[in-house]
Amino acid sequence: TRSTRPQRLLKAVQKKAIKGDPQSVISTIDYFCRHSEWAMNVGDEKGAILDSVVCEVSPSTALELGTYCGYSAVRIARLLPPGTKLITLEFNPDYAAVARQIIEYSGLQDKICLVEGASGDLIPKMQELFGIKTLDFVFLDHWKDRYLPDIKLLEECQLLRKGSILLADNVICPGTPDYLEYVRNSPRYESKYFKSHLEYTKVEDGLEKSVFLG
Ligand SMILES: O=C(NCCCCCn1ccnc1)c1cc(-c2ccc(F)cc2)cc(O)c1O
Ligand SMILES: [Mg+2]
Repeated sequence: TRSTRPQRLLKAVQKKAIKGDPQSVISTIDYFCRHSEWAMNVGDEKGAILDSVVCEVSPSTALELGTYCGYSAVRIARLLPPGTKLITLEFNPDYAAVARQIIEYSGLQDKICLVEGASGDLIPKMQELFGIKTLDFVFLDHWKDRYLPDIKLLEECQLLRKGSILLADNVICPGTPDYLEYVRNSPRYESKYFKSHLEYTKVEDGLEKSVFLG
């Protein structure tokens, strides 16, 4: 039977990228998605904004919702200070299987903990599962209708502290209107929009950066 898009992306990485070199894995995926087959990685343009926020926050505890093939997990983990880990959550087992291989190929497997499951189930267990108190940084890139319920859950579970940073992908395309309305109007958040484009296209999209005020 025909291979899947994530499997074809993995094959390109194994064929073209340098093993153990995260930047070459990132560049290989971007080249493949721009010239061979589009895929829903955050991409190079929004990825540069993601990089700058990660460097600014320099998080001790970081969570990604929506691993897909592991592209943004590699982008984030390559910038984390030694001894810190990214927890990344993927619901789809086929995506998770490819992501594990791409993460291992990049050599960052010791900095990334990939968990399979539903965010609504995992978030309430994070403190006990990972021995963390609060999250310094959260990258939202999973189902767009889960962004709002999941940050409300993060609040309820006391996983956010004054200064925690949320960075959300696709707030324009596909769009997360209820999430945007909430973080832009809630007195508990200070929000800022970073205008960009949908990965590998000229379509408008952007990232919303929100600071939890406690
Ligand atoms: O749906 C997206 N991501 C979620 C994938 C499933 C997450 C599963 N999961 C993981 C954890 N909990 C649940 C997504 C879509 C697009 C897009 C844009 C335009 C278009 F025409 C088609 C697609 C662009 C993105 O950048 C995206 O991120
Ligand atoms: Mg996305």
